[in-house]
Amino acid sequence: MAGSGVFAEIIEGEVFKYYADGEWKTSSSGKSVPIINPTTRKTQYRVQACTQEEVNKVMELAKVAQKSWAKTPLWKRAELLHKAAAILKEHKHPIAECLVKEIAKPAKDAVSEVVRSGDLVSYCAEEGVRILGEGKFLVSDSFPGNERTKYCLTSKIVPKFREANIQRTFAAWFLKIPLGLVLAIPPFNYPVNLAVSKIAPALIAGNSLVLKPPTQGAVAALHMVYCFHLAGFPKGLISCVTGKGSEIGDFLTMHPGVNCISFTGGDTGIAISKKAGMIPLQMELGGKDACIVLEDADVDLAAANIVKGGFSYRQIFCPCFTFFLHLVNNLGNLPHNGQRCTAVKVVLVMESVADTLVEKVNAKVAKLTVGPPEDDCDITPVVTESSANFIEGLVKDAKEKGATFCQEYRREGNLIWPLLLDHVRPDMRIAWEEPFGPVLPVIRINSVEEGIHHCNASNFGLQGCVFTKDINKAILISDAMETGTVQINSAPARGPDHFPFQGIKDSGIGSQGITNSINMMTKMKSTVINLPTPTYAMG
Ligand SMILES: NC(=O)C1=CN([C@@H]2O[C@H](COP(=O)(O)OP(=O)(O)OC[C@H]3O[C@@H](n4cnc5c(N)ncnc54)[C@H](OP(=O)(O)O)[C@@H]3O)[C@@H](O)[C@H]2O)C=CC1
Ligand SMILES: O=C(O)[C@H](O)COP(=O)(O)O
Repeated sequence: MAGSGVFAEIIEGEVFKYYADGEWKTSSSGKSVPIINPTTRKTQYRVQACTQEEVNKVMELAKVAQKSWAKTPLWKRAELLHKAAAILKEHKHPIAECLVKEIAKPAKDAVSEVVRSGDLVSYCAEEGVRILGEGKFLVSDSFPGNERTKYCLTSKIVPKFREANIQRTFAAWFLKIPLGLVLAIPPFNYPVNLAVSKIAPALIAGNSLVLKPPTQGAVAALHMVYCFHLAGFPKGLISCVTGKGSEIGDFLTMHPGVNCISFTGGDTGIAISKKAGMIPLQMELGGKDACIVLEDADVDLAAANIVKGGFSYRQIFCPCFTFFLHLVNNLGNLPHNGQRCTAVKVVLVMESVADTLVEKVNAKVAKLTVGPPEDDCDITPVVTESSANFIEGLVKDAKEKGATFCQEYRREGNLIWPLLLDHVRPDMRIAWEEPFGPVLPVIRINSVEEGIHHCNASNFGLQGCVFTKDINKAILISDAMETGTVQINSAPARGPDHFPFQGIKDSGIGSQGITNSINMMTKMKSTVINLPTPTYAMG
């Protein structure tokens, strides 16, 4: 049960505490925020509604803690991250239980999210040690008009040497410097994984970190933070403040103490980017990932990936094929219901193969299980009633405008049965808006150009995919699609977590992925050695 056993310290009465100065605290606001179980639609948990004063205090402490952390050897930072990763994995079940209750993530996928997060933290520790320990050496005479009178050393951070004397020898060249305080705001659909994907790179690079978890998912995130607490990170270095984004969000994102914002979510990110000051922003926002299916595609493969990418994939393939897909994509888990920014959100299929594709997709949709996350169903309730209402609005609009319903539209509470809409036209909202739910539109196209045009006319540009046996065509289409990533013959996906992950247009700023996040959370600083006379080796 959440907040019990080793986690007992993080709850008082019925309300989960927030984390500041290495301690678990009750807010002086006296207020709490309810977390509604999407399945029962009843209050499952409560978290503190932190005040602005509490945020100020957390920022102040984070500033102090960061100064000493920046002086902590890289190997030691990595060691603590490895420890946190191990603790996180050890407690995967209680954390997964929170994910089931808060966001209705199917039980197995919830466990996978926690394990994947532990792996991400460990990989980040390894990668940090590798990339932050290396540097570059420039000489001045490679640029016109200069003699060799200057050496420029640019490296990333403390070299990976345990011996104190070696650290001191290199002390002058700690040049890829931390930014300071990183504010991390993840979304509800991966409250643990998309939190650690910000926490781990921030910490390995020498920053302090303040986490504002999504309200739905906050309790899972607090449990995850407790694992970092158990690992023994210095007080104040990591904090977790809870409360509704609509209430404390602006205060956090516009706080003068923040040196970098790493945000994943919807259009809120666009608003934040307009309000934030002159600080680096990492924004991973919405997507309308298109799946283009050409005439020569392996239609079975395309159909399998459309169902996997748009809804879910479990229980619909033979185990070997499912395992194979797992290996190919190296994905630990795929959440349900199309509640992924990387879900297939529109299928653009050549008319000549459309009937076959739709038939195959429908056959697989019919096999999806629908029900509570505790039963590990493929399709579980969407996160909130307002999300379900929004999805229903898109469905009604498509109905009024004449889309073909491949299944009957069915909804009970927040549970929406998977629905494929065929013959969708560009005047329908579903052609452009992301439902973030188990409803998938199919647009029939007569040329590749038409598909590319639809993809590029979107305000989003996260990922896309193309199914064809012709690799040359695939590459041309990939180049023409205005998205951060294109998958050839597979559904869109963020993972594996060390791959670069980025959106263009309204889908984001900057790039995620372990290496990119570490680099993004540091800043270059050069030290130039000025020599009294030009010097050339062997000259
Ligand atoms: N590109 C990507 O990697 C991903 C993108 N997404 C996108 O996220 C959306 C769904 O996730 P969802 O959680 O609903 O997204 P939201 O944008 O609603 O919320 C994301 C986070 O922002 C917080 N927040 C809300 N208001 C503010 C504010 N004014 N200032 C600062 N923070 C605020 C939320 O807190 P609270 O919960 O308290 O409101 C939550 O932690 C979809 O559009 C989806 O495409 C999702 C996952 C990955
Ligand atoms: O939150 C999301 O939707 C993700 O960033 C997508 O991750 P995935 O493709 O690994 O599920």
